Amino acid sequence: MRKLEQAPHGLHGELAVPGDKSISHRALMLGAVATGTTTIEHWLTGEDCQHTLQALRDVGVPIERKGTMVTVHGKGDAGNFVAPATSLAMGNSGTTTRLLMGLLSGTSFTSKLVGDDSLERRPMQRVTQPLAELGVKIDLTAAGTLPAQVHGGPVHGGTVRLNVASAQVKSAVFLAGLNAPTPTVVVEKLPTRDHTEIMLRQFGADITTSADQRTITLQPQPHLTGQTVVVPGDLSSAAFFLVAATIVPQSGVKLTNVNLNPTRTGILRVLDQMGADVTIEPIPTTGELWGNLVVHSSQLRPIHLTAPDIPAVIDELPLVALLAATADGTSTIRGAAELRVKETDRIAVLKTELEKLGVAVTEYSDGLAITGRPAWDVQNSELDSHGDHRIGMMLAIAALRSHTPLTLQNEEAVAVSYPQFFTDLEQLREDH
Ligand SMILES: O=C(O)C1=C[C@@H](OP(=O)(O)O)[C@@H](O)[C@H](O)C1
Ligand SMILES: C=C(OP(=O)(O)O)C(=O)O
Repeated sequence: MRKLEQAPHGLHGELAVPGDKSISHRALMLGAVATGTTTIEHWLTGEDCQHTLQALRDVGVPIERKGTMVTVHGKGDAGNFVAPATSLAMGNSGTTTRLLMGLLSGTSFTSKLVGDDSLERRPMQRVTQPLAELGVKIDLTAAGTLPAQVHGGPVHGGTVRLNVASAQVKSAVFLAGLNAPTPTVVVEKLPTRDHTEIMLRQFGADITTSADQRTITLQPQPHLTGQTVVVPGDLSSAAFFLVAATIVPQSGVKLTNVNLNPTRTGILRVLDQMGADVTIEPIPTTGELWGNLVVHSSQLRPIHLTAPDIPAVIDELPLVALLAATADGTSTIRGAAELRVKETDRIAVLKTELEKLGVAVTEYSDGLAITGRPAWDVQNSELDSHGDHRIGMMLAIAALRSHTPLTLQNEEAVAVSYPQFFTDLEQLREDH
């Protein structure tokens, strides 16, 4: 259990958050199937990315790591991976699992994928079904969950229509399609994060996106060449401090070198619509967009989000709920049933934890209504991450503006995506 700190004088100072989780996973995987060496700078050392790194080592990919600097000696093709001696451990990471199902389909052996209790409850048919359309054979439990057996073998191209808005599923299809002799086309329900497409292009693939962003076409058998990937700061991690500085009076914080891919910046649009004070300083780059973000505290108005808004803010919805809990009125988040199949059922957990703060929450099958109040009326000071990194960090941010001391159970979950979260928070709390 951890005692959560308040911030009576606000948060202050400048911070470079750790590398982006989605990009860190993808750099390892593309590096593994490219020809030559890939160097990854500012790689995220969080537990989820460590699981991707270890799984690739387990199938024979030589990878060296010194802190946040990683070198991948590419095997040129998944067909050159070697059968692992044991099961591949996915830990808590949905991204590792689903993307590797695509990548490992190009091998010449069967891999067994296992996860922790949370991951072994999460749905996997959403990826095995589209992959089956390309000829990939994957066995799951009767419940459609891990453990999985991924049978490597021939893959063919084709057009796959996804009925869930998921970048993980889209990416799995393209990673499988790398080995197909004909084009692989994905038609998305709604546009989702496009880090895989951007990085495939950097490594030399011919992959194009239609004007409406929903149809993406990968030309067959690209020759991928090892690259230097400099990972930008993770906006999903920066978001904790954007929200903290917004809701804790007297704050002023600058977050540097953050990824600003428009498929990820829903939280910036939410903050803007709620009346937050965030200034974006773009940094000239090619490929992924980068920038600095400067934020000062403000009083907020409510927001209403519906299905098309969700993919670009999916991992920040716990933070949107917290913003709503301080806003002047009732906010609604709908079309977000995906939240129920993340590390926890984030809809149920947000209701439980926000009600402890005395905030009125209505639960829907696909979202929440939250009525904010300027000062909370704490009913139960013992908060709990429920083993979910993003819930734990959101609650630590909530505590900064609480007038009642709060504690957090299962705080170690933050290491999944942000191992130094509490140290970075402490730096901004003390820096005044
Ligand atoms: O592709 C990715 O890197 C991710 C996609 C999202 O999941 P879904 O694809 O399941 O929406 C997101 O929630 C996850 O944290 C990372
Ligand atoms: C949902 C998340 O990740 P994953 O699906 O990779 O476990 C997350 O980081 O919030």
